[in-house]
Amino acid sequence: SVSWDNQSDPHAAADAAANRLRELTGAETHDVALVLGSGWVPATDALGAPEHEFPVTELPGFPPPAVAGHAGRIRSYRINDKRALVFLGRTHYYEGRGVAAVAHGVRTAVAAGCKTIILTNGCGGLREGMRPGQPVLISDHINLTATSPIVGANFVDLTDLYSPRLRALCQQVDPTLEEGVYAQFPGPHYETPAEINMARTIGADLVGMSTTLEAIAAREAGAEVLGISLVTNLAAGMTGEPLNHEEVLQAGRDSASRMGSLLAQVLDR
Ligand SMILES: Nc1nc2[nH]c(I)nc2c(=O)[nH]1
Repeated sequence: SVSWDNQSDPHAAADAAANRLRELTGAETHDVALVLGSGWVPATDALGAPEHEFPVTELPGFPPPAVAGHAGRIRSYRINDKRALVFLGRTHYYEGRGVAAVAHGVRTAVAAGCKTIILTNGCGGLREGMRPGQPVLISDHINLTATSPIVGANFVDLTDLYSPRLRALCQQVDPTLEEGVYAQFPGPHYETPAEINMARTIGADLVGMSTTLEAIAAREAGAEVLGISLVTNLAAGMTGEPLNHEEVLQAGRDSASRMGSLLAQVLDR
């Protein structure tokens, strides 16, 4: 059986999950995958009704939920001639389940046929002028987790990891979209103001606790990657106020409709 700490053979684990997905959806292939981060779930209203929805634990290799009954969910949508695989929730590195568990969703999507992986997240904004509720296209990332989903002498190139083609497409859809460099901290604690100053100094515009490891796994698997961050709070030390998770979620809800129309148009291209 495939245990969730599928470090042993992550690609076999992804194939097993993709085969079960085919059984559950009757779809031989999915074309594009979307991973929804904090605050993004309301954006799926713009995608219409999913054809299938089930807990991720229906597929092998996904860990049991951290909180009972709060398992992540998977939806399969038909969007014109394409099938989209949407993950509501993800495994975060800070759960301590290992990096293979973090990359399992993306690897499963590619094993199911997805050529494009869209990674969304909620994040802190570091750049002057950024405001809660603002979406930002990820132009590049800084992986501060000190780890990789790749094991062994596989020197994967990460140039243009965040697809210039898909970023340009998003900016056609919404010309007001800005771009930024996203830094992943291990978490689960937020950054100190000093760490935010460090992140800004090394070139980060956005800080979060997801996305970079998933993006590396997607590139290793040959998929085209798009990353979109939703600034849900200004990073620590920028406002002098403590960070409050509730404001984070509210900011996401407020901008969900704008995010939904962007995603619906990108998924349909
Ligand atoms: N590391 C980090 N992750 C986050 N996720 C969200 I939502 N806001 C933040 C933040 O300010 N810092």
